[in-house]
Amino acid sequence: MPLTPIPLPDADLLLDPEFLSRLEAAELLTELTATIPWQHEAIRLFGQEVLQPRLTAWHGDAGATYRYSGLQLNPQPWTPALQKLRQHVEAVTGAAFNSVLLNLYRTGQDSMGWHADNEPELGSRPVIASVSLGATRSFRLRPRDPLLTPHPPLSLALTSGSLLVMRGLTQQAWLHALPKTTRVQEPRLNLTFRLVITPDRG
Ligand SMILES: O=C(O)CCC(=O)C(=O)O
Ligand SMILES: [Fe+2]
Repeated sequence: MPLTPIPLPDADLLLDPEFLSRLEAAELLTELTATIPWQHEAIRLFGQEVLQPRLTAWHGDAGATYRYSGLQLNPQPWTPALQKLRQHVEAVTGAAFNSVLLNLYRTGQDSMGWHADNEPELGSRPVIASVSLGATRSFRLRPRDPLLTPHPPLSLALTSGSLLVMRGLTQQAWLHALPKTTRVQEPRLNLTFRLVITPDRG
């Protein structure tokens, strides 16, 4: 199936629910769950160190560094499975990516809070390609400023093998989240391909 636009003001969203077949998605979920060196990172929340409600990993080109808590961190190298998926995602989106953030939501109790992917390293109008594997979860979107972007919040059911592309003004005008749910016990793995722009230090 092709990528199909989801019409929304001040956003540019495209969805292909069948980017991967059910079988390809299930096999990739098994492989990545077993082979990725998953981290359980702490974050500071209201002055307290707490563990993130999910497991994460960051892979990419050696130069695609990102800043985190004052540190400049190098991504883990591409694995063959991630490299192959990157090429597939680049072919259907026509965009280039040099890194991928992986999130493993072990059960419906794992989640991600409201945010935009608006780190300076991503530039002002990043293209972010999000592949989902495993359990279907609700991906929520809401305008950052409902006066500037008068539209109700919405929910997209991201199924196994789906590809969601966010580009244009999406990260400027909208926030997104993956809320907890008691209805899901199975894991979901999400990969967001990104292009990190590293400043020239000549
Ligand atoms: O799991 C998802 O679908 C969203 C992940 C996300 O927003 C992120 O990694 O920035
Ligand atoms: Fe995000």
